[in-house]
Amino acid sequence: MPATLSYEVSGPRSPETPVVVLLGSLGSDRRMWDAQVRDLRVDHTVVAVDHRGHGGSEVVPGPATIADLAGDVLALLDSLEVDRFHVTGLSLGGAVAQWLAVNTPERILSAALLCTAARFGEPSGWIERAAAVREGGTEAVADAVVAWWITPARAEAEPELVARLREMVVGTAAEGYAAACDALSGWDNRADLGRISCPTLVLAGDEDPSTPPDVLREIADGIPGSRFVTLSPAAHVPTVEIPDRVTEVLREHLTAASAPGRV
Ligand SMILES: O=C(O)CCC(=O)CC(=O)O
Repeated sequence: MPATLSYEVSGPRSPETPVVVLLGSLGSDRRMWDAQVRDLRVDHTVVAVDHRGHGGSEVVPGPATIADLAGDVLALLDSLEVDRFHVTGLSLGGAVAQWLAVNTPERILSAALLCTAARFGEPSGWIERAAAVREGGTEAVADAVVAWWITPARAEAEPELVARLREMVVGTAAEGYAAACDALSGWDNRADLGRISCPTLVLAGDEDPSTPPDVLREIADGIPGSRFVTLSPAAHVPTVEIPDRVTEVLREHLTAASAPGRV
């Protein structure tokens, strides 16, 4: 049973307007895409989504899988009568985007995979983090998580940005966060990367401690014809750290993916 997701649709809605779906990271909500929405909504229908248990979306108790999260997104898009779409996902959202590109290729116009992984390290780390959050809430991990999201230099220069991001993590329901950790613990897409056939952008942050550039390089090497870009200076969430540069690269990707004869 899909969860009911909180989302925002921006920009024109017409049969000719391409739809871009934005899926965020563990412990975030759709505000992490605010800068990209502001730009892309000029000529795209932008659907920014909160994963289950995140932002304003329904919390579903118990472990989830990436397939569950992808099923939520597909149910939402069905309800909005969106058939084909460009998907952009960061980290957890990038795993969901990979799942969609592998399993529903007929619906995916292109994929942008930001600061994500085909496998997020050893499952035990995620299982431990899920337990810590079920016990102590998202407050227990908030400082560590935000320290991975933006570079130390930026965090020092902009404490109010750190505070805003921390508020996003703490605002995530403990069970929602833990269930998403469970989903990450079971995620291993390495064998299926070669099944992704849509135009794909793979984007890394040069100072990302969670999913460093070599992790993204593995994804790009596995997806035929994908484009690999490393942005600098950027940690795990460049959509807020260097928003204009991310938007520029996304725009280039969407334009190339929509070129005549491409889709
Ligand atoms: O919090 C971390 O260790 C990074 C989390 C991660 O890689 C998954 C995500 O940000 O969605």
